[in-house]
Order: sequence, then C-alpha cells, then structure tokens
Amino acid sequence: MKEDYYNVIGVMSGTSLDGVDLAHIQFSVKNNKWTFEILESETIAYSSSWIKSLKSAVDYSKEQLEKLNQNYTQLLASIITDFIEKHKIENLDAVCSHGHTILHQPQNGFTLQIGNLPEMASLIPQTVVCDFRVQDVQLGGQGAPLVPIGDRILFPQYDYCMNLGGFSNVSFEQNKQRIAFDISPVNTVLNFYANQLGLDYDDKGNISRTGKIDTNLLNELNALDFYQKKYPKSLGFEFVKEIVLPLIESFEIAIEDKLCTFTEHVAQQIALALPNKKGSLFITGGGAYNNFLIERIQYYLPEMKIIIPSTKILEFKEALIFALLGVLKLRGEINVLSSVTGSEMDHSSGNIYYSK
Ligand SMILES: Nc1ncnc2c1ncn2[C@@H]1O[C@H](COP(=O)(O)OP(=O)(O)OP(=O)(O)O)[C@@H](O)[C@H]1O
Ligand SMILES: CC(=O)N[C@H]1[C@@H]2OC[C@@H](O2)[C@@H](O)[C@@H]1O[C@H](C)C(=O)O
Repeated sequence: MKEDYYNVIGVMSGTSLDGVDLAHIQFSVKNNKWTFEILESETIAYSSSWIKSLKSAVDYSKEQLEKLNQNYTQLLASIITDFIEKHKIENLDAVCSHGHTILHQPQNGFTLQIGNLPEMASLIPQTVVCDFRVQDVQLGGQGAPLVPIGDRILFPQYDYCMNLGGFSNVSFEQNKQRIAFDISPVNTVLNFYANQLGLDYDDKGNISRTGKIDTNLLNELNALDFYQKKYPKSLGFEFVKEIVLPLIESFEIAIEDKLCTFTEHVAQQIALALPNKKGSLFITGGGAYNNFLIERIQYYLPEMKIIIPSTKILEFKEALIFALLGVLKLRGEINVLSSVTGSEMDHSSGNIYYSK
C-alpha cells in the first residue's frame, strides 16, 4: 500500500487563554499506521485587551459575537500568516484550526468556536479545515473531548494518555473502545492560590511542597459528588467557582497548606480514576511541569511508568491533534468517536474551506 504524506499546520487556543498554539506538522500514513514530526511550534500570547474580550464574550449579544468572530478570524489569519512567513513554510495541504470556544452548551444543542469563518481561507490564503465540534453536537454528542482519537492514533504505545491543564483528563482503551473523561480541576485551582501569592503559577509545585495536608479538607474534597459519578463526565469552571473554591475557603489555613492539600487531592483522584494501576501513563499539559504533583501521582501509583515527553509534545499535543483531525477530515475518515462524546455515531467532522 502506498504511503501518504501531509504537510499541515495545527492551530489551537485553550482554556488558560495564554495564547494561540501553532504547530507545523508532517504526517505520514501507511497501512493505517501514522507517524508525525513537529517541525516548528510557537505560542503567540494574547494581548491583555484580547484576553478581556475573550473572557467577557460569554455575555455578548448576537451582534457583538458576530463582530468578535470577524475580528478574531482576522487576528488568527494574521498570526497564521506570520507563522508561515517566519518559518518559510511552503506547499501546505491545509491549516487545521480549532478556533476559540466562547459558548459550549451541548445540552441545548449548540457550541461556538470563533475564528472559523469561511473567509479565513482567502485571508491566509490556504485550504482551511475547522469547526470540529459543531457536527458532533448536532448528532447529540458533547462536542468534546476531541483529543482522545488522536491519543489512540498517535500514542497507541501508552496505556493512559493524561492532560494536566486547567483540568485533568484521561483517555484509554477498554473493550476495544476509547474511553475519556475529566478527572478533577488542577491548574484552575492551583493558579488561583498562586495568584494570591502574586505569582502566575506555582513553579514546579515548590510552594505546594512546603505546605501541610489538612486531612479534613482533603476528605471533604474527595467526598464531592462529581468524584462518585461514573463516566462519561466533564468539568467546567462552574465546578471550581461554585463548589471547590468555596469549600477550600471555608478552611482557615495557610495558602501553602491549601496548595499542598489540593495537590494531594488531585493525585489521589487520578490514582482512583485509572481502572488498572499498572502500565504506562503519558502526561502532557502545563501541569506536567509541576514536579511535586507528579511525585504525588507516582506515590499513589507506584507500579505505573510515568512518561513526560519533550517540551514540543508536552505543550503542543493539542495543536498536533487538531492537525490530525483536519487531515482525517480531508481523507473523509472518522475523526470523532461516539464512545467519547456520546453522539449517535462515529463521524468525520469539520468544515473544509478552499482559498479562491
Ligand atoms: N513550571 C511550571 N510549574 C508548575 N506549573 C506550571 C509550569 N508551567 C506551566 N504550569 C501550569 O500549566 C498551566 C498551563 O497549562 P496548559 O497550557 O496545558 O493549559 P490549557 O491548555 O489552557 O488547559 P486545557 O488543556 O485544560 O485547555 C499554567 O497555567 C500553570 O498552571
Ligand atoms: C468545548 C471545549 O472547547 N472544550 C475543551 C475545554 O478545554 C479542555 C476541555 O475543556 C476539553 O473538553 C476541550 O478541549 C480539548 C482539547 C478536547 O476537545 O479534547
């Protein structure tokens, strides 16, 4: 069977609003076996006024959202164009872009990622594959998470693929199906307390390490309803704002102790969430830099081999996987799994726009 090659750019904007992640990827596929190389990658930080707009957009009117969508499509187009020019990238098959999630209400039948307007193709000008979540929601799915199919295709050597971002989530195979779910908040809470100490985040978990565990708080965190539920399940900021932070705030303890106790809680929940306590656990996302958290996870999973990849994969795995979703769409192949999103069926999602 012949080998197919794809030269693409993956573009992702995540929940932490740190910026737009871009990764130039070369894929090759033969007999359904995929390999990839990340050639160049970069995160372009948002300006403070963009962060403000993206945060407030949840309350915008329809007209304001339309305007924001146009402006954001232009912003993304200029970021992508600069990336292509800076790295002298040629002969692209496509730019595969997630956009930025503003509204996500699958229960009401809609999800909105801005930056996915058809004019993007003419602005950059390249073939664009985007809007990967909408069709899944139309098919009754959650429209998220979309990364697990990429875990399956690109990282099949690991028993568990875990991301430690704003929240922790995991994906793995069970009875020939990919299973995925959110486990607990992570950096949404740790950053909140690091901010109270005047820091963006607790570098390497060094401050959390100096704290003491408050056993009562730990027990109350572990007793929260969400942790007793079975998958599929997912978390949002509401859980942090309305439940977790008020619970922690009801304890009058030092910030270091809050950080330490929450880290312990995350490590315990991660250990509980994995059906088999042996094998290999591949960890990506900024939380993989939190050495203290990683040590506590290893403490509760002594027989698990924890693998933390190079910076490129650790920070750009989501951009890499959206690039893959775009290539799968170009090939007319399945890129969303109903076992993960709960939609009616597996399907090939996304829109393809050609530059005129
Ligand atoms: N050196 C470090 N030590 C500890 N934590 C770190 C370090 N570097 C980054 N982090 C944490 O990682 C976070 C960023 O992670 P990441 O970019 O994976 O999140 P995200 O992609 O926005 O989240 P999500 O995947 O949930 O959308 C930072 O806000 C910080 O909390
Ligand atoms: C609707 C939406 O944008 N969801 C994001 C968000 O950020 C993290 C988590 O919540 C995950 O469900 C998803 O993104 C990842 C990349 C995914 O779809 O797999």
